[in-house]
Amino acid sequence: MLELVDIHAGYGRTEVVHGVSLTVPEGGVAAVMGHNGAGKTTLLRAAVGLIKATSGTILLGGEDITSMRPSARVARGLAYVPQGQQSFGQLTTSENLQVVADGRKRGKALIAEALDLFPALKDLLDRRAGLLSGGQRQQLAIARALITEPKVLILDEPTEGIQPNVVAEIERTIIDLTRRGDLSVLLVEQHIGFALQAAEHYSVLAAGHVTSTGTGGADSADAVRAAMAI
Ligand SMILES: Nc1ncnc2c1ncn2[C@@H]1O[C@H](COP(=O)(O)OP(=O)(O)OP(=O)(O)O)[C@@H](O)[C@H]1O
Repeated sequence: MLELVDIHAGYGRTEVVHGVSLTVPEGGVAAVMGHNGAGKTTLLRAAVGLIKATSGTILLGGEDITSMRPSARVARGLAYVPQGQQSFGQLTTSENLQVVADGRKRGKALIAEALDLFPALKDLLDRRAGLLSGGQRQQLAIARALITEPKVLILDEPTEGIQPNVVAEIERTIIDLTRRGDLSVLLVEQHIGFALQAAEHYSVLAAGHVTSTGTGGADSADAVRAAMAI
């Protein structure tokens, strides 16, 4: 569904991602793990088009989207939830959802579906997003992405910086989402246990290279830990 083929990307003259390939299967989950600075976010930015891949090919549902603007990629079904739970801080939860739903035929229904997935947001509709907790903002950010009816959802460290008691709830929701079967997910995640529980395939990134790949599931934890220790 989403294929990254031999992607090179970076900032200015500094290349950070050195020829990374990975596939997110239709309706499946691929996890990318790796230490801070390994190039995970840079790879995602290149996939979404926020930075230009200097070489390589990006295919979405078989279509070459490598040269497309981010908005064209979003229109084709790519949704990106960056690190940091970003929303419009001055707008309420409800307005943040409405902004994305506006102009969509199923807008109202999509908001209702997103709120069913994250019921905690129902009590926070009138609160400004800037006043939400990190976990609540993360739920709002994922809810907003889902309202775009994505084919592929890209999540950058969805549990980072979130209180431990909310992490489990977010993990559960993401796993529920991935089990729906109609959504492909590219998940960057530092928590090995969660990533392997959610994903069918994993890649470990180190210094911009894929150093290990394998199938998801708890049995792969030792291999991932070994790859991360290098
Ligand atoms: N906007 C930028 N301009 C220049 N260099 C950058 C920029 N963003 C990231 N980098 C550098 O690129 C490298 C890879 O960063 P990246 O954010 O992709 O890593 P990461 O694996 O996502 O790390 P983390 O887990 O900390 O988010 C790092 O050395 C970082 O300093």
